[in-house]
Amino acid sequence: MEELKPDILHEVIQKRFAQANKTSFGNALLIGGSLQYAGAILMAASAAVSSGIGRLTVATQRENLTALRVRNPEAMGLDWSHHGPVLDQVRKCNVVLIGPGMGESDEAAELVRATMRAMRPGQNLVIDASALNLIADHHIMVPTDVFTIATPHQGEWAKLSSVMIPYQGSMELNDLQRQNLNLDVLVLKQHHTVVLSDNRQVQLQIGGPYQATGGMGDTLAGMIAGFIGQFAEPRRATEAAVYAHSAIAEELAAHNWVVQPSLIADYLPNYMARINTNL
Ligand SMILES: NC(=O)C1=CN([C@@H]2O[C@H](COP(=O)(O)OP(=O)(O)OC[C@H]3O[C@@H](n4cnc5c(N)ncnc54)[C@H](O)[C@@H]3O)[C@@H](O)[C@H]2O)[C@@H](O)CC1
Ligand SMILES: Nc1ncnc2c1ncn2[C@@H]1O[C@H](COP(=O)(O)OP(=O)(O)O)[C@@H](O)[C@H]1O
Ligand SMILES: [Mg+2]
Repeated sequence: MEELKPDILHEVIQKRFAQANKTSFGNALLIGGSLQYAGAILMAASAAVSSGIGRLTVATQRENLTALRVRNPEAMGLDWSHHGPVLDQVRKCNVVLIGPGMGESDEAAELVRATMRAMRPGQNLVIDASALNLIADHHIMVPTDVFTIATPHQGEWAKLSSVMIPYQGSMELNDLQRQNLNLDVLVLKQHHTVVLSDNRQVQLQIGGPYQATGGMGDTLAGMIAGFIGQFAEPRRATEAAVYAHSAIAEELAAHNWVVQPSLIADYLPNYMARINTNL
């Protein structure tokens, strides 16, 4: 399979134009974070802010909003139990990330279903973690007219696609199920993650076990949303986020036994400035 190379960063991360304002760099909505898994959506939010998204709103369980404001005052917050304002925001933004730490309650399933229904052509949808399991368990249809990116680990992909882990080495099988599930891009996370889309299959050759820690995927999901929100072409933006996430982890691993996912978000603006500059 073709290797995902660092060229992708130079292609995607483009210098900002001088007259730009926050509306020039996307409007993202992240949905997730039950009481038990609040950290997942907070890590995704940090990653999206650090990536440079123009505007960010987080819809989460009410109790998590104070923590969100402390960790990322840049983000706006919504109580996810009020579907009206959340779905209004779904319609306004150009990228939605749903799933990190969402949990698998019936209320969470209902919000996934309502979000899918509210989305319109031209918008982008990143589906991660609990939302993938909810789609599988509740037979929720992924919209066909929205650009969708799914980011399962191997366990989540086995459940969603019925391609069991020993068979996931077959890209033919994975890609067939990607298409059957209406996914435009599949980011199948593992050691040497693969990214599958129409007529293109690439594999990451960097990264390592210093990334095997809770929250690493939540951070990647926030970066993907942040990159898609602000850079052209969602497929290339996804690939660039996948590359940058592990490249930063590899740099940090030179001096850290384990790479804390939050540290990747903190390091991201510095890393991006070394790819391109806004000066
Ligand atoms: N600080 C937080 O709030 C965190 C919240 N998280 C969230 O917690 C929710 C549940 O995550 P859990 O980690 O409990 O369970 P998961 O739903 O991620 O599933 C874990 C199970 O999947 C199987 N599996 C197979 N291949 C795997 C692979 N390559 N990587 C991981 N698991 C594999 C294993 O049997 C494992 O028991 C998710 O919504 C997730 O986003 C986690 O991201 C960890 C950190
Ligand atoms: N041994 C490893 N080598 C390279 N990358 C890894 C390794 N272990 C985990 N990762 C990466 O860490 C992330 C884990 O994602 P995920 O399982 O969704 O974590 P979480 O849900 O806890 O945030 C993925 O990007 C995966 O590729
Ligand atoms: Mg995950």
